[in-house]
Amino acid sequence: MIDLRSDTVTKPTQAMRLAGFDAEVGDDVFEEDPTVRQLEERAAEMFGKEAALYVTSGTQGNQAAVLTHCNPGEEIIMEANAHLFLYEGATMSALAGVQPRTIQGERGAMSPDDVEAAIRKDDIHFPETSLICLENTHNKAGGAILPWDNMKAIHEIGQRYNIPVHLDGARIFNASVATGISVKEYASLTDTVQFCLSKGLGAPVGSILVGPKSFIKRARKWRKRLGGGMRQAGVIAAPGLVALNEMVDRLEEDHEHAKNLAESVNSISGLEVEGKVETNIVLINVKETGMDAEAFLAKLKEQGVLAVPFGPYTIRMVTNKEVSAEDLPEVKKQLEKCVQA
Ligand SMILES: Cc1ncc(COP(=O)(O)O)c(CN[C@H](C(=O)O)[C@H](C)O)c1O
Repeated sequence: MIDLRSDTVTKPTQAMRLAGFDAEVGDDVFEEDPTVRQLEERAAEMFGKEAALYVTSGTQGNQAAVLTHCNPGEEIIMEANAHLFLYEGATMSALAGVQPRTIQGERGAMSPDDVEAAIRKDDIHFPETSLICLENTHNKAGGAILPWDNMKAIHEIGQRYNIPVHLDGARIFNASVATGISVKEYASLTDTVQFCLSKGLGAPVGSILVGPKSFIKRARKWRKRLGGGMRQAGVIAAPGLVALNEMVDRLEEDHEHAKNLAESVNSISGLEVEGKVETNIVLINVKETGMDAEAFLAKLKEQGVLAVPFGPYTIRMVTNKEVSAEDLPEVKKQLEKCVQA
């Protein structure tokens, strides 16, 4: 099987497995696991933030951030197709008691004017706006990179209204490798960032939440309330350190593969790439084939290629380290066979 469903399918390298095997460990609820400490310190330093918290997933990192930033009855501004809104089980409402205020963006980028207009005035009828969420790269927009000026303008609005900005940076390293802007520079335009070790970087588990020391201290307690207090987690944090130290630059290869894949798709009549391919995600419209996304994917799976539905006639392919350059001609061949069938 050639698995293009997501970059979440990446498997740990031998170096990661050995690092986990040899990891020095301790009880991380007592903050005594030296490897988790090392990973958190490395992440905080890379992002130029005071502190960091190792969490079990991107969702846990995002939700711990919401629970720490916000109070029940408040409102959060986010893009209409944000992962926080589409794919996190309405946890912000279920657990934090906050409501999302979604704004339709352009390739995932909200207009700063729309963001400012959405900020609630002081009125007995209104919830208070307590957080602005960004997502870079933007998953639903096809791995789109938020423009620097867009993030800068929204951050300035947040500062002017004293509203923090949280970045869902699950794939922020993809944005950084594609633009040459460091994650530290990106993080300077946000108050807190969640980023994934377990996607393109290839770690088996986890994400990291970075932010001010006082914030991370409170987020650590929210993680505990969510059942995320871990014991000898050095065993899984050590692979995360390897991911951070060794697996960032190779993301360029995933981006090259995605561009190569997009060219192949556009050469097949009946298929069309949706939007631009800037990082590791390729959205493909299959409507011309006469099949919907589910039917097309079922046929593709029979032929040994996996992808996911991303709309009635859209499929998503995500290049990742488990898919080599040698796999790409085979993907093209199987796509052609699907169209001709
Ligand atoms: C932008 C963003 N933020 C957060 C998350 C959540 O990360 P996890 O909870 O899966 O670790 C994801 C995962 N995205 C997954 C994928 O793309 O296959 C699925 C959709 O949940 C994400 O894409």
